[in-house]
Amino acid sequence: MSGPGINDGAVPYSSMAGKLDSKLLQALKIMEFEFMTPVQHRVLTELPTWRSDCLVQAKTGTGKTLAFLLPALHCLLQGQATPPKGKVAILIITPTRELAQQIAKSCDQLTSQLTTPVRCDIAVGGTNRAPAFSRFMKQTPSVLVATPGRLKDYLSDEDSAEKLSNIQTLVLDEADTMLESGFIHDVKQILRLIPAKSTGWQGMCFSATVPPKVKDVVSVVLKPGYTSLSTIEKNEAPTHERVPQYHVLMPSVSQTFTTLTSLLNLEIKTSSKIIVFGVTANMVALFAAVFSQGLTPLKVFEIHSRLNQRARTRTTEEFKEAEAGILFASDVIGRGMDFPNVDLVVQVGLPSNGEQYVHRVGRTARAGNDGRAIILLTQGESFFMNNNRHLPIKAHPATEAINAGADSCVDTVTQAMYKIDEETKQRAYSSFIGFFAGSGLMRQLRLDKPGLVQLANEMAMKAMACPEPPPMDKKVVGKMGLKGVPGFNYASASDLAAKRGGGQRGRSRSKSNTREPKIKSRDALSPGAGQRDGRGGVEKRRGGGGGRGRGGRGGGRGGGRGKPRAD
Ligand SMILES: Nc1ncnc2c1ncn2[C@@H]1O[C@H](COP(=O)(O)OP(=O)(O)OP(=O)(O)O)[C@@H](O)[C@H]1O
Repeated sequence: MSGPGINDGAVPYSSMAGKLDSKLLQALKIMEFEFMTPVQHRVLTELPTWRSDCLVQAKTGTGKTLAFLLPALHCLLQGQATPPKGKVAILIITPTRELAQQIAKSCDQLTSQLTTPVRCDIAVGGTNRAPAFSRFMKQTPSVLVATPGRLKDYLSDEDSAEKLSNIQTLVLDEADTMLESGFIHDVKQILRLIPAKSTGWQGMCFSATVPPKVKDVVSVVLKPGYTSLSTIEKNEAPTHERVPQYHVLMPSVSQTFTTLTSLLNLEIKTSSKIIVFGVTANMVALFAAVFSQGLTPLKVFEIHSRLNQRARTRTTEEFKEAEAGILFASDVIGRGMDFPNVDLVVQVGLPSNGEQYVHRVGRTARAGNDGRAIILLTQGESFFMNNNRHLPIKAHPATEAINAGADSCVDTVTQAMYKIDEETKQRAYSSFIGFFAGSGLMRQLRLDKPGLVQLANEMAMKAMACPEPPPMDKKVVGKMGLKGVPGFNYASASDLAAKRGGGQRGRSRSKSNTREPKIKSRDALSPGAGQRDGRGGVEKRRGGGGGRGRGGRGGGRGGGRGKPRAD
């Protein structure tokens, strides 16, 4: 098997005979990992001891999982870090459930040759707590891979906390994200609930990206004087040089679906296993729904936080196995996930930051393979490239053809959109507004609140073929900080629930909007429709006799004429 670093003087695992536990070496052989990847080599040969605290950075897909599992498992097996029977020795914390499951699987593979098994358990949210908890209590896992929420839950129970009272190694995978504002609070709480650092447990932090601010906070898990290893040169881009990275700029957000269709039509000539990232779970659900209406010949997969865990796990497994297909995804798989042979990653809209861009790109070109990456943005969002000049993103050579192709996809996309139920569109619309309203991006986009609503309304009516702005509950609008902002089409929560027929978590496709529209589809999606006058699409669509006999409620209020636009 080819592996990362195999061609540049990689060192064989056989050279670790006598140093690394022989059963682990046997397992590596069975896994067909003949050579160490550079990060594995450096961790195994440059750490002062395999019990040393460390911060390790290496590019995506270069084998960091084994780089922390091997030394930790070796020390456990050799009795250098072995807690009393029945207690967890190695605690690995990850940001996502899928990643926890994946790491646990790697751990099981590595320990498959042991005569006395080392049990690895997972503690993640989204699964039925009771059976998982009772399994954890009944069995004697030596390794626990956990997401922060469920781990805190285990630690707040006296009996299960007892099982975690003799930790020997604590790993933070995707360390930079674990130490950022979203997770640092949880991590600190967890640290208060496990034995104090002074008891001597080893801290290991791994990630493909280590922004400078992370170095200020690693001290919560690493002791002063920890070893810092990086396989990335100081001025080197954090992405793989063998991944061409392109941007496609579209004039307006309302061309998102047509441009993506056009782009994928072009790219599937050379790529067959593709991941498309969207900005929110509900937007991803809409992508998946509409592309399932015949917009692509490839099989459509979907993964995001609005799906239940069973569906997420099934999709993860299926897409890992799949030879071809498009996975529409939110950031639940943005980091760490190893889907073999993905040849293209497309990001639609802005990633949360430059690091997240790097991790998403890293879902391709893993384990020494090649790949391509494309980011689809509006002209207004092109500041992302200026803010991240260290990233080698060039204009897609076929941008013009893609944008022209988008125009000719209008009818097909419109027809597909008519088949999508209103709830899916409403949720996508609402999440689109919520994403920008809560992101701090509005200033960079020179967008004010009415402008945001206008933009979302354009998106809904031109790109999603909605007859009017989708209804919004006033309370939700208030929570978004948009109370009193003009342009919303208000509905009560009970009206919304009724429309949703009980609201099945946004998954029902049963209430498809299959009615043939009275308007000409091109009007709904045409790039220029309703915006050349700078007033947005609301007025134009209504004035143009559009809608399906229901127009009038929200549209007239819509718009915020002349307001600054994002795109
Ligand atoms: N020594 C090796 N030889 C060949 N393949 C390997 C080797 N070590 C790991 N791999 C494979 O490389 C792929 C990427 O490994 P892994 O998921 O650990 O990468 P990573 O560096 O943690 O990536 P990310 O930054 O995205 O989390 C996996 O498919 C893994 O099985």
